[in-house]
Amino acid sequence: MNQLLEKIKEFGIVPVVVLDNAKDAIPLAQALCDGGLPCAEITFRTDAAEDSIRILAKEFPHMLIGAGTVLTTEQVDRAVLAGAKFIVSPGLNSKIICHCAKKNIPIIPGCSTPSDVEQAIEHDLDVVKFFPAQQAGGLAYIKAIAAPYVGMKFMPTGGINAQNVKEYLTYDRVLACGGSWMVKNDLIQAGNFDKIKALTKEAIEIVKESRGN
Ligand SMILES: O=C(O)C(=O)C[C@H](O)[C@H](O)COP(=O)(O)O
Repeated sequence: MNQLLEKIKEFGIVPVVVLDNAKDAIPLAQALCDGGLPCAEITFRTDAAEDSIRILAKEFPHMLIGAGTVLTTEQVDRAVLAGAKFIVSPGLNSKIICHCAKKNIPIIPGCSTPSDVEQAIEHDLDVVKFFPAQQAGGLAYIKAIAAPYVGMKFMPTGGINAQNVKEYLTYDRVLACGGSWMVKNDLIQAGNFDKIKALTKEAIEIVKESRGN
C-alpha cells in the first residue's frame, strides 16, 4: 500500500473539515495537532478550501493535509498546487482517478456499491472511501461488500461519531474512518478551538482503545 495511505491507517481518523474562512485554518490545525491528530481533509465545498490548504501546507508542513469533496480535475490541479497530499471524492469518477494517477497523487474515491468497488479495482486502487457509511448500511454492509473483494480496504465516512467509530475501527478491513464530528462547522465559526482539541483527543483515545492500547 502507498506510504501515505499507511500514514492515514496509523492516524485511524481523518477529520473532514469545512472552512468558510481561510483565517480559521491555522487555529483549526493547531487544535487538531494539540489534540494529537495532525491530519485534515479540507473540503472543496467552500471557496476558502484552496487558500486554507495553501496556508496549512506552508505553516504546518508536518501535517498530512488532503483535499476533500473534489469533483473536477480542475479542483485536483488547484488542490495539488496548493499543497494537498491526497484527494478524496464523495463518489467514484474515472476521469478524476486517471488525472490523479497522472499527477501521482493518492486518491480515495467514494464507493457505496459492489460496482463502484469493481471500478476502483479496475483503476488498481486498494483503498476506497465508503460513503455515506452509516446511512448506506454501516459496518454490516461494509463486511458484506468487503467479503468478495479481498484486497480492498475501506475508509467509512458519513454519520460517524464518537459513539460508533470504535466498532468500525475494530474491523480489520477498515483502514481509517473519516468524519466531521470533532471539527463541526459551528465550533469553527464560534472559534471554539478548545472544544475541537478536546473532541480530537477523545477521538484519538478511541483509536487507541480500538487497537487494544
Ligand atoms: O465532502 C465530501 O467529500 C463527502 O463525501 C462528504 C463528507 O465526507 C461527509 O459529509 C462527512 O460526513 P459527516 O462526518 O457525517 O459530516
